[in-house]
Amino acid sequence: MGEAPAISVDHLENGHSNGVYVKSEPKNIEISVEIGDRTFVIGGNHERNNFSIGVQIHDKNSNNWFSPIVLGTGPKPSQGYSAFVLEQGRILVIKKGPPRNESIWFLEVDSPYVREQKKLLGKEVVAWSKGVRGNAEKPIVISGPSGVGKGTLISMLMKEFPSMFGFSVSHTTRSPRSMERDGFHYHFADKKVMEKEIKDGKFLEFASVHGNLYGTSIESVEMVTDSGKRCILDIDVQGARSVRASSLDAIFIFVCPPSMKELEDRLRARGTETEEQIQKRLRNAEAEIKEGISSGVFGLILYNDNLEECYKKLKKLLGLDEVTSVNGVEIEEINLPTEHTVSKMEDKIIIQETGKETRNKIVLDISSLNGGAPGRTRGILVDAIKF
Ligand SMILES: Nc1ncnc2c1ncn2[C@@H]1O[C@H](COP(=O)(O)OP(=O)(O)OP(=O)(O)O)[C@@H](O)[C@H]1O
Ligand SMILES: Nc1nc2c(ncn2[C@@H]2O[C@H](COP(=O)(O)O)[C@@H](O)[C@H]2O)c(=O)[nH]1
Repeated sequence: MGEAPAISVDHLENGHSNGVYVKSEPKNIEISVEIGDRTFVIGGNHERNNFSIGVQIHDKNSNNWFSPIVLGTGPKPSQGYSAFVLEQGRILVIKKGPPRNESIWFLEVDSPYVREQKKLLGKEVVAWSKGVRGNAEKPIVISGPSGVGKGTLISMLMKEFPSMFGFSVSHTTRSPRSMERDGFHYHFADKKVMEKEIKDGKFLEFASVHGNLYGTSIESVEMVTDSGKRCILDIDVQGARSVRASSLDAIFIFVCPPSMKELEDRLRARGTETEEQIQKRLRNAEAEIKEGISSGVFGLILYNDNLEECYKKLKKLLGLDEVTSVNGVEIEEINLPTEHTVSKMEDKIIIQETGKETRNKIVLDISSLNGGAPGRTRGILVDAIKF
């Protein structure tokens, strides 16, 4: 990573130190960051809602203020923020105060993702991602035609390795089946509500599948990865294509049936769809299999003929054939000091505690950042230096 562009953090009111600006009224705390001809005001009176702080942009050339579309979930209003401009159109925002594991955020103002969204939406866009320490293992995307056995294979994996894998619970507008529980098998959603959430940037991917809307919310994936587990997504081929184009660095597995006849038998034996729905799913299966095999989206193809054999192969692909049990590993909490100054030295952000008889420092190594909005920016390495 090279040098960061010039940064200017305005000190709009009282109190500043080395790039940190804090207003006295907790409700009005904001930080202002200049990049080129633009000033980004983060937080303050422009709070988006109680769940995530707002962003305003001032354009110096036109002397206009405007509110961009803010994608993703950002930090909650806090006692103050520090900011640093990084490469690739990202602002590192450090939130003061608790909770400690939600201190590091990235506001993308000109990243490849934001540029793509600007083009798509025809409006000014910024996007939040949460900073996460270290790198969890890559999520696993499993696709394949309806009835091929994806859910069965995933259940077997989760049963054998409960502390290692977590399932990303999708949203869908289809009706629940008799045995399905809301929040466990799916988040059963109202179409209008789901469409609004998609528009608000809360989904990693979505697609119309067999006549209903399905989608993976960023929160569903992050709930799994934040718990230290490897995330499994059971999504259709269109969704897999979108994930491939997103910032989520995943592995992609496509499951094929031994024959169309066997697929039909399995769908019928499951007994969860009407005859009309079975016919629709079988028609779609032909195109899905073609695309699954030839699109280049999937790096791994599995044939699910004999279930036990297929499960063994899946475990082998995931490097699990020898593993019998795995314990989840807790990541130690980051203890960022509330009163601090921030400076940058090459690929290191140095957070220096102030206000006490202490010179404790936290060093964030950002040389291996990956991922990004919408979702999480990973690869932050943290070192605490105590004096
Ligand atoms: N190898 C197999 N041989 C025989 N039956 C199987 C095999 N794998 C799965 N099945 C059965 O096929 C049916 C469909 O499996 P499953 O529900 O896991 O499919 P799916 O791919 O998750 O479908 P959908 O995409 O509709 O959710 C189930 O009744 C399951 O028990
Ligand atoms: N693009 C997405 N596809 C999804 C998601 N969740 C499930 N699916 C796929 O839908 C079909 C049908 O599922 P069913 O439960 O109605 O049988 C299946 O192929 C799933 O893989 C999602 O979030 N996004």
